[in-house]
Amino acid sequence: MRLGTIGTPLSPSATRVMLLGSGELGKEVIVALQRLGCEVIAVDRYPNAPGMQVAHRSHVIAMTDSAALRALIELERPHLVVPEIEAIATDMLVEIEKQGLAEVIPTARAARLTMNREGIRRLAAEELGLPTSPYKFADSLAELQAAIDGSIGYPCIVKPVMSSSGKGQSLVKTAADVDKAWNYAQSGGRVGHGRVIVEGFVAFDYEITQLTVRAVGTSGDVETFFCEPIGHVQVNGDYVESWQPMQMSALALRRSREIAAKITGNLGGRGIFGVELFIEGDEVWFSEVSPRPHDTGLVTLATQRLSEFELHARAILGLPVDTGLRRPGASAVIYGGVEDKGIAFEGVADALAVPESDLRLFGKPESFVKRRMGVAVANADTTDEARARAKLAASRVKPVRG
Ligand SMILES: Nc1ncnc2c1ncn2[C@@H]1O[C@H](COP(=O)(O)OP(=O)(O)OP(=O)(O)O)[C@@H](O)[C@H]1O
Ligand SMILES: NCC(=O)N[C@@H]1O[C@H](COP(=O)([O-])[O-])[C@@H](O)[C@H]1O
Ligand SMILES: [Mg+2]
Repeated sequence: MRLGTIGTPLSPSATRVMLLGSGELGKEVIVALQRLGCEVIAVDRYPNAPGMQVAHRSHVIAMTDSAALRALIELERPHLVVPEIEAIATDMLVEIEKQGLAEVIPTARAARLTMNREGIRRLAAEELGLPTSPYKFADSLAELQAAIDGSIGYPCIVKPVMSSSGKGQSLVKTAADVDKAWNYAQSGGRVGHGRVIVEGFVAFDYEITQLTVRAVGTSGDVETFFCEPIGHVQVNGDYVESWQPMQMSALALRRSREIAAKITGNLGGRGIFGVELFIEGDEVWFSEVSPRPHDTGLVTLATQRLSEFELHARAILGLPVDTGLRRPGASAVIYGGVEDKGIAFEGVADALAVPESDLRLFGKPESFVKRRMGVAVANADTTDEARARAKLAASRVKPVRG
């Protein structure tokens, strides 16, 4: 593959891109890649995942199975392998990259380090010296209790080292909550694994995602580009609302971008990163980073000329990016509400009657009460008004049994 050149899909010249994980975020990346003329192969753990519905081909495999992952990459021979979730056999990605079988986005090392909270936290705090919450790792209930008693204290947050979207995460307020938090972390991780991280609770004023793009710039080398900061609200560790731009002090923004440049510069490669930061006054803490589009960045479907998904597609293909904001906007999540396969969404027309609104219904084959099934986005003159519009549009969509 030559950067800046794209072939014809389904022909020997094709630029082949394989997505590992094909949920709502991958679906938008795939649409962006398809528009630029790539051949796209979608992979996930279950059939008819959102991204599979818009790709050239798809495969269902356990992406944590090294042998299965390697066999698929040897079969499809993608030029680019694009992780879309954390839970992947990342050691195999390191091997695949080393052997030159495919280029891993942004790098195999970035995928390996961010798969596990321990890898990325130790890099950020211990190697790069970035400010983070106090933290400890524990492999048993006794170790967890000792970590809290020894240095972390109450309140604190317990998370499986391998999980996302708040799965298995709990806030521990007193000694009475520790047992429950340990057990919940054991059942909630995406990959069966006993280890947890316990973090001191940061009483932040607000939190942001600093979308950061590493893409080929006018110099011909990879340069760092920043989007306007995204504010968001999380409930039980899962994002429910986001908006852009987030108003913040010049100093807090500068510090946020310094942290973002440091961590993404270390991880390297090309692509978009979602750098999660906590802010109190002008103080900024690094929380974590996704070396891929971020769920809170769904708002960019409405706010930027190039959404975070289009930016990712361009960056990985070696094409120029434009991170500019077009108009303030917001997003609001639509949860499943019901447990069933093949559900229907009522109220779509009412939702889209909200001024400057739009919807994404992801097409997930099965709904759970707290599964993210869609999102509403909206624009307005101010983010406050956009938030009200996005929430109103989301609230008008009623998932019902099919
Ligand atoms: N140490 C902390 N102090 C205060 N709040 C926290 C802390 N850690 C996590 N949170 C809250 O929980 C949210 C989710 O945490 P985190 O990002 O670590 O989880 P996650 O499962 O990786 O989520 P995702 O994959 O969606 O990013 C944070 O955005 C923040 O609102
Ligand atoms: N915070 C990470 C995140 O939002 N990831 C997004 O959720 C999908 C899994 O959804 P599911 O659990 O409903 O299958 C992933 O594939 C990705 O698109
Ligand atoms: Mg997070």
